[in-house]
Amino acid sequence: MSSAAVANHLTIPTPDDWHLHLRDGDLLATTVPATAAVFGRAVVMPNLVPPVTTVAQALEYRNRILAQVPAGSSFEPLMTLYLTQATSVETIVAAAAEPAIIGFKLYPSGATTNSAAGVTDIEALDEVFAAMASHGVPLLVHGEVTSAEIDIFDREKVFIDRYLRPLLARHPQLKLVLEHITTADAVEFVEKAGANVAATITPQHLLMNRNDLLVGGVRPHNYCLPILKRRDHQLELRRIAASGHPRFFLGTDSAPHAQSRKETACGCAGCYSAPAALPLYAEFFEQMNALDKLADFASGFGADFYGLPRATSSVTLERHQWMVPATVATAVGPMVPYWAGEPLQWRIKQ
Ligand SMILES: NC(=O)N[C@@H](CC(=O)O)C(=O)O
Ligand SMILES: [Zn+2]
Ligand SMILES: [Zn+2]
Repeated sequence: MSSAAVANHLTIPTPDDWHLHLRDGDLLATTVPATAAVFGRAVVMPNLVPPVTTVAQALEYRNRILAQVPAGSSFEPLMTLYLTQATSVETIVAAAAEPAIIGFKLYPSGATTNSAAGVTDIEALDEVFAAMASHGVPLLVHGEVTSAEIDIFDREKVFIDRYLRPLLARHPQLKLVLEHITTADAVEFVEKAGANVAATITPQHLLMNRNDLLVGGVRPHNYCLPILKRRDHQLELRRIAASGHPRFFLGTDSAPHAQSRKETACGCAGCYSAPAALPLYAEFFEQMNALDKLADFASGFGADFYGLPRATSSVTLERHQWMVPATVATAVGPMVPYWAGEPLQWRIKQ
């Protein structure tokens, strides 16, 4: 049924970004205000070089982030620690006692940007996962295998079957977020799992499929990992995100790389979506005729899953067409944001 009047304003509780890369150093002056302009909290990924592996490093990184939060903003970074083969049970216990730290991030070594220090033997970390489960510390997972013989488009599904199902069988209480899901297989896995398993979904995986990466020329700014999949998978992600399922929620995976590192013979993986993040999701929910589902996806389900309070402040979107800028100037050179030069139908009301 089409509604009689088309709403031009949409007010939702202040959203949170449950998967974000802010990087470090001078770039924080760009990335922190971009996210703090709209989001109340964000889960900050630890894949710096060197990675954030200790509580002390995470708290220092958090202070560098807080130093860039604009006056008047109450933006709160939720820090993660980078799981390595050397992570100890003591570090899990220390992180569990530190409220500024929300969980540990598992990168299979070699799977993505800055993952060289990641995990090479998941089973060998079983004591660490047991400690996480018993202390209620969430495990956030980049779910892709890295074996050379596995096709890049199959790497998420194979990771789920080869590692995630066994991991949850060994630790059924482990709180686990499968990050930036890209396949129908991941949707089904999370849907069938228990209340302790959830997933984040990025704007690019809702709005695009691999045609948007490869048809008519290679589009480096649509290249991220896990790579965009075929349309059937995109449609499953769209279905579940618009369905109001409480264990699928917003995580932009905004991942800035300098233009020169994207537009090159071996371009970096990652889409810098922060400058347009919430309008991008609004675009998707409107395409699905499900704008009424945006609030829970963006501002409710993630907080519920992590056991944090929902926001009491709000953000208003207004229907007003605008173009995502072609580039954003930063201290490390220009960046091309995701959806650059393309229109969006909703913008943040100032
Ligand atoms: N998603 C990406 O393509 N890149 C991310 C890493 C990650 O989240 O896998 C990055 O840090 O650039
Ligand atoms: Zn990742
Ligand atoms: Zn990421």
